[in-house]
Order: sequence, then C-alpha cells, then structure tokens
Amino acid sequence: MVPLTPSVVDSEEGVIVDGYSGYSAPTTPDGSMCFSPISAEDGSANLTAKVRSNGRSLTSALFNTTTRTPPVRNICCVGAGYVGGPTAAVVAFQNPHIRVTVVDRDETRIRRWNSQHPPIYEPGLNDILRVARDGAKECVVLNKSEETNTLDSDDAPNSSSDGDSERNGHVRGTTTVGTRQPNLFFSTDVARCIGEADVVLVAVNTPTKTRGAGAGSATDMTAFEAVTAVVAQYARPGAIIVEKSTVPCRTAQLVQDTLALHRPNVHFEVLSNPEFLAAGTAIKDLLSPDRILIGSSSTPAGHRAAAALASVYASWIPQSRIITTNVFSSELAKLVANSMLAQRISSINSIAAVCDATGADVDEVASAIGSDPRIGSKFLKAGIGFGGSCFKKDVLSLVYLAETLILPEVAEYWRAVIMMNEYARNRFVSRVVRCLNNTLVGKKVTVFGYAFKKDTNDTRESPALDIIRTLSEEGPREIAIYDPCCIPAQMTDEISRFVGPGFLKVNGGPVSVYGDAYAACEGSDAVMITTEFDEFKNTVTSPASGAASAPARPKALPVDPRPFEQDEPSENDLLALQTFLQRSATASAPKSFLSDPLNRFNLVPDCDGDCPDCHLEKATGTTGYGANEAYVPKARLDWRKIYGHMRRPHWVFDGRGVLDITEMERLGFRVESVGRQSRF
Ligand SMILES: NC(=O)C1=CN([C@@H]2O[C@H](COP(=O)(O)OP(=O)(O)OC[C@H]3O[C@@H](n4cnc5c(N)ncnc54)[C@H](O)[C@@H]3O)[C@@H](O)[C@H]2O)C=CC1
Ligand SMILES: O=C(O)[C@H]1O[C@H](OP(=O)(O)OP(=O)(O)OC[C@H]2O[C@@H](n3ccc(=O)[nH]c3=O)[C@H](O)[C@@H]2O)[C@H](O)[C@@H](O)[C@@H]1O
Repeated sequence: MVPLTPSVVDSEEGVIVDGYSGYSAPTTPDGSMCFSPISAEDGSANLTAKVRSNGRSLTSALFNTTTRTPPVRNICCVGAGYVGGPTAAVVAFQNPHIRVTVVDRDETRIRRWNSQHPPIYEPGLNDILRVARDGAKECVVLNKSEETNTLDSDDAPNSSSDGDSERNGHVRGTTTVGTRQPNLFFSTDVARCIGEADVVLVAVNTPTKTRGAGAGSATDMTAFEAVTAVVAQYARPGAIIVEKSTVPCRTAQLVQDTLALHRPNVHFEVLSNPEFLAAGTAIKDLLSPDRILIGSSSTPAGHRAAAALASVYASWIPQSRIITTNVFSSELAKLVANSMLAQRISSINSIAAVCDATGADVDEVASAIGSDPRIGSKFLKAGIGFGGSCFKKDVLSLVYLAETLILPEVAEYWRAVIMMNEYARNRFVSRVVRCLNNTLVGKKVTVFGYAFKKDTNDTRESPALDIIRTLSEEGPREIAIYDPCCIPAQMTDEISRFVGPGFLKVNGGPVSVYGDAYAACEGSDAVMITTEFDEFKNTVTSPASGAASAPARPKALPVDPRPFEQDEPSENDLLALQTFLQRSATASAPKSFLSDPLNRFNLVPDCDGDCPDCHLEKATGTTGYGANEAYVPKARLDWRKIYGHMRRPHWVFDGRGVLDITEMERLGFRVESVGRQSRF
C-alpha cells in the first residue's frame, strides 16, 4: 500500500473535513439511479450550496503555489473500455512515478488488455501500452537532427551505441535513456485496487435507460451507481473520486450522498473530469487535448483535490489548457459539448435535404458558411448522420434534464437534433430503395463501412447496422458488408447478436461479411458508402493512371524533435523521435526497426495455449489489431475494378460525401450523394 498523502491525513476516517452529512440517494423503480435534478434537490444541498457560493473559475486558486497539493502515487481507473483503457494508458505513460491500475469486472476485457490482443484499436495505442504496461529497455538515442530524411536500419541510433565510447557508456552526441519499469496494470480485483488508490477515476458506461422511469432518454446509471457503492465501501479515507464517465448534471451531489450513506463521517472529494476524446483519434486527443476540464466544489478541500488531479495532467499538458469550474458546470459542459457537435451535424443534414430539392451543393454551402470564423468549418459534413455510442445518448440526456426541470421548449429543441439525425438516415435508405425500383427482391446490395466512423473498429450505434436492418426487410438476395478496419469474424458475431442470427447468409438470411472489397461487390446491384473511410474515396485522376494504388493518406513527414530541449528526453520526445524515424525510414528498413526504431520495447509474453483470440485469428486468417499488428490504412479502392464486378446500372449511393461524383460518372457509375446532386 502506498502511504497516505497529506490531504488524506487531514481527512482521516472519523473526521468530517468539510461538514458533509449523509442522506439516501434516490433510485428509479428498476433500481438504477434516476439522477433527476429535481429529486437531487429534494435531499440536501450541501454540495449545491458550496458550488453556488463560488461560481468563479478556480484556475487561479488551483495553480496558486500556496495551495497544498497532495502527491498522487496510485490511480485506479474503473472501466477498461474505450475511455478508461486509453486514458489510463496515457496517464501512466506520462507519469512513470504513478502506479495506474485499470480494473473491470469483465474478465475477457482484462485478459485482452494483458495480452497481445488489446480489446480496442486506436492509432498509437500499442506504442503507449508497450512502454507503460510492459516497461522499456535502456536505449541510446542520437541527440542531433538527421541531415537526411531517408534513414534505414543501419542509421538507427541505437545500432551505433557501441564503439567510440566515452565515460559512463555514453557515445558522443548520444543520450542514454534508462530502463523503465511497468506502471500500468489491468486487473479484475476491483475492490482491492480501489482500496489502494489516491485517485479513483470512474470510467464506466452510462448508456440511455431502456426501461423504467425516463426510458429512452434518461441516463442509465446502474454501472456508475454500482461502482460508487464499491468506492464507498473500499476507498481509503480522503481518496479523490473522479467522474470520468459522462453523467447527468448534479451527479456529483448524488455520489457525495451515496458515499456519505455508506461511510458516514468519512470525507471524499468528488471531481468531475469529463473526457473529450473521439474514437479513432483517442491517443492524439489524449496526448494533446484542447482542454482538460476539472470541476470541483469550491471549498479548500475541493481546490486541493482539483489541484492534485491537475498535477497528474500537468506532466504533459500546459497549465493554460487545464480549465477548472464548479462541479456541475463541468458535468453540464460535457453534455453540451456533444449536443452542440451533434446539432451542427443535424443542421447541415437538414440543409442537405434542401440542397437535394434545389440543386444547391451542400459541400459548397458548408464551405461558404464555414469560412466565417464565427461559424467555423468543422463538423459540417453532411451525410447519413452521426452514429457512435455518445452523441445520441448525451443529447437525450440533455433532453431528459430539460424535461425534469420543466423546460419543455428546451427539451423539444434538443430532441429535434435526434429527429433530424433519424430523418437523414431514413431519407438515404428510402432513396436507395426508390432508385432500385422500390424493390430489393433478388438484388444484391454492398455496404462499405461498418464502423460508426473512419479509423476505428468501434461499431456502437453504427448507422450501418441500422441500415442493414432496414434493407433486410426489403427481401434482398444478399447484403454484402465490407469494412477496412473491423475484423470480419467480429462483424459477423455482432450482426448475429444485434440484427439476429437468422439474417446471416450461413443461416439462410441475406447478410454476408467480406474481408475483400472487390469480392463484396461481385454481382452487386448497388454499393452504399456508410462510413467515411479514406479507402473509399475515388481520385480525380483515373485509377488507370495508377492513382488507385496511391496511399490513402499521404502524410507530411513529422518534425525531428532533436536536439531535445532537456538533457533527459521526455516520453513525448521519445514518441516524436520514434514517429519521425518510422516515417522517414526507407522501404527496405526491416519490420523490427519500423515497429521499434529505438529498440526500447520489451517482448510481449506469448499468450496461453488456450487464448481464444489466437484461436480466432488462426481460424479466420485475420490478425486482429493486437500489440503486434496495427491497422494500416489500405490503398484506395480501384473504382474501375469495382465497376467491372458490379451489375448494371452500377449504382453507388454515397452516404458520407467521400466521392468525386463527376469522376465516378466518367467511369460509368450512377451516383447519388446526400445533398450533392448539382443538377444545375
Ligand atoms: N467512447 C468514447 O469515445 C467516449 C466515451 N465517453 C464516456 O465515457 C464513459 C465510458 O465509455 P466507454 O469507455 O466507451 O464505455 P465501455 O462500455 O467501452 O467501457 C465501460 C467499461 O466499464 C465496465 N464496467 C461496468 N460496470 C462496472 C463495474 N461495476 N465494475 C467494474 N467495471 C465495470 C464495463 O465492463 C466496460 O468494460 C461513458 O460515460 C461515455 O459516455 C466520453 C468520451 C468519449
Ligand atoms: O463523448 C464522446 O463519446 C465523444 O463523442 C464525439 O466523438 P466520436 O463520437 O468518437 O466521433 P466524432 O468524430 O465526433 O463523430 C461522431 C459521428 O458524427 C459523424 N460526423 C462527424 C462530423 C461531421 O461533420 N459529420 C458527421 O456525420 C461521424 O461520421 C460519426 O458517425 C466527440 O467528437 C468527442 O469530443 C466526444 O468525447
């Protein structure tokens, strides 16, 4: 056990530091917390009063050097999902002195995090895991810029570490980076790990309730409430409890109440620290976030807790990007951020319908309005609408909040964002069916894209799944699915679970999953693009001229970070150098150099003989995206080749606006694209 920190000592068991007292937390009929702000108000308003007493930003107080900041040495993150896993990994990576343990009740998930098959794919995640989870070997890096951008394995800095030795094994112009011990762990022992932590990050799922009070819009707090109860029982006195999950506004009050109920007379600070990462760019977002938001109570203990959490982020994030607010503002800000982003997508999709009816082009409209800095150009891509696990549920959570606050106009306003999203999707599918003479019977339709957005294998609330379900009802001969990032076996399994096993071709249904885009198009009457993968883009130059095999995303070379600013390069410096060396290596560089140019990684132990992921990989011939194999964007599709595989009249329905219509029509396709018909 890590010794108690100063702040922990001043809030030992039996001592109420800030005068909190306990009351029972309201629950919904089905046992999960309702989190209605109205019912929360009914109890007591200790936290509310503290928040109201000081609504100003706490930032100045936070970084005031006179504020005593307890050192954080042990963090437990509850929830090893899309947020908990990558967030904890980056926190551990950037803070080698902090022990970070990610706990989950799902044994399979934890086993996979501890193996060569992490349960999620995110670009850059493996490199972080390989260092934080597995520790790193000593390595020697050349601390000066390369004159050329064409390094190969012989130029690898670590390969020149011998000869020409100076004292302490250093080579002129080189820096030795010491070994690093593992400080990221994954465990199913939830109670024990919570009990050892100075800071408990709660990053469990908070979906929309499907039954009971508020079904269809309120947040299902079952998992969050369960964790709160375990925290209340096992957390060490004075531990800082952090809401990382997206939760309804005023949840901190209810957490406080639950803690007080289970452990009267013990004080815990509850912080809100919502996560803003997006799937597919999680590591980039975590390494370089726009902002870190920390909400706390405005008491001295609240400020100390916020400062302690801020100190963890300060290892790699500039102070200016760490924003502090009162705890309820922070909770609400997360819901509002997602709702505003979703609203922009719905707004532009409503305009796409107007474009289709008038001949205006939605991309041109978006570009024209987006150049006004007050509007901005991001999140104005029209198409089949947003998917993913969060936008819909967070907008609905805001709707429910407004309803419970008796603000029906506000609720209706935000509900329209969801309605417009559904309208966009339905409009697209109706168009496909209409263009195919109102019947799919005997026809084959190919769906390109199963993940809810590009560069991720996250398929939650994927528009594709909804579309597959609707198309199935039309009685097609086949619905072929291809996704460049998702593993076919997993897609098949999900379709079986969420649409039904009877829909799979192997069981007599129409749906079949392909690992090859061209095979998926064989004999197809129509191709539908449902995810904006770069692989699906066509090029302005004819594929016949060779452009089809061009890389999907030619990237500018990253900057060589050397010479390092400090004698001792930071983990960020090493990561930047690794990326630089990988991207500037010649094609002949060996694979081992490309995956680990600094020769720093320890071996990942082999999986047990009965590892189900190894079996799956062997059985299906897919490698998955484990520690040894990352998803590499594939070459762009050769649409001319696809044309040859399809049946006339070669329909393509672009639900994501990734195609150049003129070029496609030149190849002979008939293209329908949301808001982009440009008939005039
Ligand atoms: N997915 C995303 O990109 C983002 C999600 N969020 C928010 O973060 C939160 C977590 O989301 P995800 O990571 O996507 O969810 P997830 O479903 O991927 O992971 C949640 C994990 O919590 C575990 N869990 C549930 N109850 C537990 C318990 N009682 N004890 C131990 N473990 C338990 C589950 O087994 C699961 O592995 C949600 O509130 C979400 O709204 C916020 C920003 C981005
Ligand atoms: O709370 C969350 O879960 C996260 O939700 C979103 O991230 P994410 O859903 O992963 O991905 P986005 O890039 O926001 O895309 C969401 C959906 O909107 C669609 N989209 C996006 C942008 C656009 O212009 N048009 C559009 O249709 C995408 O195709 C995708 O289906 C937010 O961008 C994150 O900041 C937030 O942390």
